[in-house]
Amino acid sequence: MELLAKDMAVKIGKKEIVKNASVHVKKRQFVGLIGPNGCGKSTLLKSIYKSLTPQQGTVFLDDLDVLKSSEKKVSQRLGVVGQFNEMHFDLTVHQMVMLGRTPHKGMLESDTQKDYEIVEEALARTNLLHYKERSYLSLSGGEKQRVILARTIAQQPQFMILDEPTNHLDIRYQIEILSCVKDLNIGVLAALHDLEMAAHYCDYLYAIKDGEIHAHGVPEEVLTPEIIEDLYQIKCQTFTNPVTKGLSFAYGF
Ligand SMILES: Nc1ncnc2c1ncn2[C@@H]1O[C@H](COP(=O)(O)OP(=O)(O)OP(=O)(O)O)[C@@H](O)[C@H]1O
Repeated sequence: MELLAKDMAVKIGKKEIVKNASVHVKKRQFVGLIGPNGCGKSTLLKSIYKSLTPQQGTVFLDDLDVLKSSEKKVSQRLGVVGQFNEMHFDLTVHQMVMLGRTPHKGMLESDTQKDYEIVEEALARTNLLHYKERSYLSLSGGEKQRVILARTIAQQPQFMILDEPTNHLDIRYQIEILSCVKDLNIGVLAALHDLEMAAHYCDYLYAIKDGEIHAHGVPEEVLTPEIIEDLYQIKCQTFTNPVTKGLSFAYGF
């Protein structure tokens, strides 16, 4: 499934937060959004997944006009892992992940054996089988993050949007979560802060600065010292990571 968000513009109050940004995620691509705090990554993502109404722009998931389609129709195809996962009422981890099945059910339709199997698999993929009966509210930030990902996997979307999915996660879980998302082998658009992770997992990157697409291309084209210095106002050198053999970065002021 392809995502094409075209000419997106979002204004909050008098401030233009996203300015004429277009993003294309081809079939099964893992595409990253990078850029400094406050540059507009979350706002762009929210305008794509309908949590915010853009002033301008269109979003298509293949031939589905996302901004004009019902919540249910969109969530049958699109899964979202947002940045803040707070809830005011408590559920077990199993109940939380089962909520991922909701878009595929009619009103009052009960959970089937198939739903249970899908939830079990989502819990296994995110290493949460031992947490099934735990209360969601009692979990750490990183554990909650994994439950939200499991819920989104149980939704069986054909496309996933993630806003800083590795927030709160230690290095091992950052790798596990991004590998898990990559293994789903579906189209992904993710805002990422860690440039080394972005270089490793993304097929293509969009760099955002002041609400605009500042650069885009494969990681080697975007993650150059010049572009990184320009985006983050720091000094940067790139090198080959001796452990991963991938692109790595040294920063300074
Ligand atoms: N509801 C709002 N009212 C006013 N300003 C807002 C609102 N939502 C976002 N902004 C502003 O829009 C700008 C972009 O915010 P956004 O959350 O999209 O950035 P981001 O790139 O995702 O940042 P981060 O990396 O810190 O998560 C920020 O200056 C933020 O303060």
